[in-house]
Amino acid sequence: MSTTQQSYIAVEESKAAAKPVSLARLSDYIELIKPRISTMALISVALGYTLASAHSWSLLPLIHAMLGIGCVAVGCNSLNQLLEIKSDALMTRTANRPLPSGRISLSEVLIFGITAALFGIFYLAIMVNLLTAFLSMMTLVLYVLVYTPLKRFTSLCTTIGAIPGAMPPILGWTAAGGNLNTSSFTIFAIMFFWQFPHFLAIAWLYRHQYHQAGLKMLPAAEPARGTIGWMCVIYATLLIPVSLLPQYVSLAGTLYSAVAFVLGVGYLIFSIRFLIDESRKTARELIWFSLVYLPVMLLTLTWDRLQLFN
Ligand code: HEM
Ligand SMILES: CC(C)=CCC/C(C)=C/CC/C(C)=C/COP(=O)(O)OP(=O)(O)O
Repeated sequence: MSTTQQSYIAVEESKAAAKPVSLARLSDYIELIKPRISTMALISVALGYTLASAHSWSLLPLIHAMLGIGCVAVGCNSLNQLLEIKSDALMTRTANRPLPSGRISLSEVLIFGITAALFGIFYLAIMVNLLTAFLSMMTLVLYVLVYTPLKRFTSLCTTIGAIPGAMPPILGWTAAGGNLNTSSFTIFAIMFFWQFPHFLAIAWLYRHQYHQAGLKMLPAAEPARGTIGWMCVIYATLLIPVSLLPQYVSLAGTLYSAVAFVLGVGYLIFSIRFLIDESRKTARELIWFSLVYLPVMLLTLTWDRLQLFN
């Protein structure tokens, strides 16, 4: 373990030691479920639900959907961390997670993750609908059983990972009774393309840690300068026309298209900056913009959809 890793872990351990036991345990469980990604996923679920039910929106079915999908997401993230104990222990970014640092046991996480996932799937089947339960199960399978193990073998894992990653708004959509049609496919496609610059910039930023942990998130351990930048530029460019599709399938109007276009150009500019000046600063800025893009795009899409109905 490097000196940086050791000092990082020492700081985190002293922070943890300062907390009462029950609070420390709660915060370990919160860390286990990747709270920020899960929150963004649940926001996407709620917006997908609202998009499909603009004319007949009601709160209780949404709460059932969020509860069931939330439990599956908790299962996904816990089981993902369970499968990655060894590689997480080798990366500064993840070494202090509750499993590699030994604060929660393997068997505890196994039982917690499987229970949460199964409960979520059955809850969705009973309280929401079978399609949402089935798609949530497929999301879990792709994320935990396909993407996670593939990270050790090929950088194609990220293309596979982008499938479960694009599912949250679709799960919300089907939970509201929406069919798998061109509208839901359009939202899936936007989420799918959005992820490439997001995770490529992250994978580039942490490339040495990933390499040290034996994870193949990039096509090469040290890609030739500009390779990842070019990939970001290509996907950000493709995202622009894809993000304009909702108006063509009558899912949204011109307000959405205008905002999506501006966001798309912004994402492309941040990608070009990363291509021209490949640095930690420009990578971080691209990641930051990706996290602005997603909620703003989905909120505007939903808002515009609601306007079409009123
Ligand atoms: C293949 C797909 C994806 C990969 C490989 C990926 C990977 C990551 C990683 C490694 C981080 C941590 C960055 C850091 O520590 O600096 C991160 C951050 C984040 N990701 Fe993604 N992500 C993907 C898809 C998604 C999706 C679909 C969402 C939303 C639904 C999302 C939302 C977020 C958020 C909100 C953060 C910032 C919060 C945090 O650092 O925990 N990501 N992503
Ligand atoms: C049912 C449901 C809504 C599930 C959640 C779907 C979802 C938002 C998946 C995220 C996609 C993804 C590949 C994240 C990175 O994981 P990683 O393992 O590469 O990240 P890490 O290195 O931080 O562990």
